[in-house]
Amino acid sequence: MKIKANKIIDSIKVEVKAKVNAYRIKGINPTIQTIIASNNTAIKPYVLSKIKQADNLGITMKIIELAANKKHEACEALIRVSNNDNSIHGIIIDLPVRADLDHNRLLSILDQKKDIDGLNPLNQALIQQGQENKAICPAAPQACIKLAESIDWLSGKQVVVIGRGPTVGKPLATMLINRNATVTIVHSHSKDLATILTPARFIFTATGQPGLLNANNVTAKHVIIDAGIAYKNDKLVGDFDVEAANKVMAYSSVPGGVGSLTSVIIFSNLLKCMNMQGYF
Ligand SMILES: NC(=O)C1=CN([C@@H]2O[C@H](COP(=O)(O)OP(=O)(O)OC[C@H]3O[C@@H](n4cnc5c(N)ncnc54)[C@H](OP(=O)(O)O)[C@@H]3O)[C@@H](O)[C@H]2O)C=CC1
Ligand SMILES: Nc1nc(=O)c2c([nH]1)NC[C@@H]1CN(c3ccc(C(=O)N[C@@H](CCC(=O)O)C(=O)O)cc3)C=[N+]21
Repeated sequence: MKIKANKIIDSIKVEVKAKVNAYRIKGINPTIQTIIASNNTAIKPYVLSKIKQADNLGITMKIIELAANKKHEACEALIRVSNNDNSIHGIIIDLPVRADLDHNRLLSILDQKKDIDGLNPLNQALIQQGQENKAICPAAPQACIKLAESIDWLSGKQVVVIGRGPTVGKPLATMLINRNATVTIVHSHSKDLATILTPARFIFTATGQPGLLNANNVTAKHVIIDAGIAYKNDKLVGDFDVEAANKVMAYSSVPGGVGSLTSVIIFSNLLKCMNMQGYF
């Protein structure tokens, strides 16, 4: 069974649209600054999707790209300008950034109150402490959790997270612990994936390795939440080989799953950030 993201997306959009309209009536124009300093192909569908959704929701999306010849300091300067610009309410740095830039340093100088993807160390620490209500939580892990919870509750369940990257795997694992799941984290050094996966109810995967999950390592008891993004023969694909779709209990598709939900959750995060900045 393919997990449906549409209803969840639509209900978030209705809520966001109403709040954005209320701000616009007051003369406040909710605005996001996207900073691109990357040459990774996974950025493209995200940028396109955010532009389309922002337009649909009445949110202004500004995009600035760090020129190829500019160095780390220039990227920091872009962030500081947006931090200090009162007409910008949310900032997102699309990851991964270029290999010569220090992404941890860039995320750490983001104004926490404008950190709409919740990747600043202060937001991460609040999540680590189990204080998600005080934090902005990263959009993609939130999307993964919403899709999983549309199938079954997480508390007490064995779950495996494949990938320990900064945007999905690592924050997601912590957010799953906060929901009382029993979490196993798998990465590129892990051995015997099939054996690790056997006892799991949910498998969350975020590696960008197409086919990593396939007919040889999934079972009829598994619910698969696929956040992976890659291109195979010019087609957008996740980590799960959909040829094995009939072997599992449920799976989220790529496209049409985690990504599509992520690109609306970022806007509900924007509204939470605006509240923190004193906009009501
Ligand atoms: N759908 C969405 O909304 C979003 C999708 N993404 C996508 O999710 C993926 C993960 O992004 P991000 O969190 O930034 O992580 P990274 O892309 O930085 O890291 C990938 C992770 O996958 C692990 N990995 C790679 N190969 C294997 C393997 N064969 N077996 C097990 N683990 C493996 C790596 O292990 P190690 O640490 O050992 O190197 C690493 O932890 C990417 O494809 C990205 O494009 C990201 C954000 C949102
Ligand atoms: N700080 C940061 N946060 C992220 O969440 C983040 C990031 N950086 N860098 C890039 C990856 C990738 N990512 C996607 C989000 C939505 C879609 C998406 O909307 N996909 C649609 C449409 C895809 C299409 O058909 O083009 C779908 O899956 O249905 C894709 C990819 C977020 N990422």
